Amino acid sequence: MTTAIELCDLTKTYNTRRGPRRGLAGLTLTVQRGEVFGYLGPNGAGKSTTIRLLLDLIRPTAGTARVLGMDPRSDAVALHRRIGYLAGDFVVDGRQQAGACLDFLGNLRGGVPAARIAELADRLELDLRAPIKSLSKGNRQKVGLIQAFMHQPELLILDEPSSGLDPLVQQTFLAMVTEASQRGQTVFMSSHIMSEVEAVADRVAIIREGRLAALDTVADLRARSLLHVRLTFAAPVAAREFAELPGVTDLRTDGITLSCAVDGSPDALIKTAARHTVTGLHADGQDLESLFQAYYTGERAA
Ligand SMILES: Nc1ncnc2c1ncn2[C@@H]1O[C@H](COP(=O)(O)OP(=O)(O)OP(=O)(O)O)[C@@H](O)[C@H]1O
Repeated sequence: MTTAIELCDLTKTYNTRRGPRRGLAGLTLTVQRGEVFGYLGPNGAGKSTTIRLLLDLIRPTAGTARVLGMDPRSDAVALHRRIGYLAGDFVVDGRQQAGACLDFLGNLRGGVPAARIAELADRLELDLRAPIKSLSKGNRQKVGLIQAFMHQPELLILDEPSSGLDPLVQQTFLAMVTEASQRGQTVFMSSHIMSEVEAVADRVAIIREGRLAALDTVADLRARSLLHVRLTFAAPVAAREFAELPGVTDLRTDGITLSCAVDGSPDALIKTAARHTVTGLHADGQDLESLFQAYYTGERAA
């Protein structure tokens, strides 16, 4: 069995006093075992709804979900033992010390060695003796991360895991994700932060308005991202010579300088530029951020 998560036409409509509200509108996707899967989308896109459906915290209106080959509803107890879950709004009893809380949660999962909790706390720089209510938001998030990772579950489902973490702790968290993946664990994580997903994920799904807007490997998304090019020439060039080239948009010329964005192959642009004497070339092709934003706003179709 190589599939960790399988969603087929998954739909959730919330019934509210003001009428039905779209949660998810027919989502189909598959996450493979051992994969780090980034789940991105703007506020209200349906990320948390998806995650709650995977854990049977809410029930679908239509469609199906399979998690580790099981039904989240009828196999909930068996399934939850195999999952580490960090909720987007992770809350625990504030009166407990962080360490006591983690011991308790570890016992619920059949026992986690104290040394394992201590090692994770040390790595994330969390004081296990501190009462939870005295912890800052970021430090409380560390408690949430430890309880999700500590029993080395087959599947980690993390809802905005780096929310509130400072950049150094965020790096530690990303290293933990990579190590989990190397051990064969599957990681499904929602995020708003492109750079962190880009750093660790094998594949990325972008959802918008409850539907899949894009699904691809990070490498392929990068290949499809816009290339921003700035060329300088020995003598002024005419914009019209470049304006109709395939994939070229956002063209600007200013005497001997030309700048544009290229969608797809830059071949035609390079060959046209080569008719002149090129004195400078700057190309920035790592602009995944603007690609994601185009998906977020719906400017770019899946
Ligand atoms: N309990 C609920 N009752 C009614 N509508 C809900 C409920 N929970 C979520 N929704 C609606 O479902 C849609 C998807 O919400 P969801 O929380 O899944 O989005 P999200 O992608 O996790 O957003 P965010 O990035 O803001 O956390 C939103 O329009 C939201 O208002």
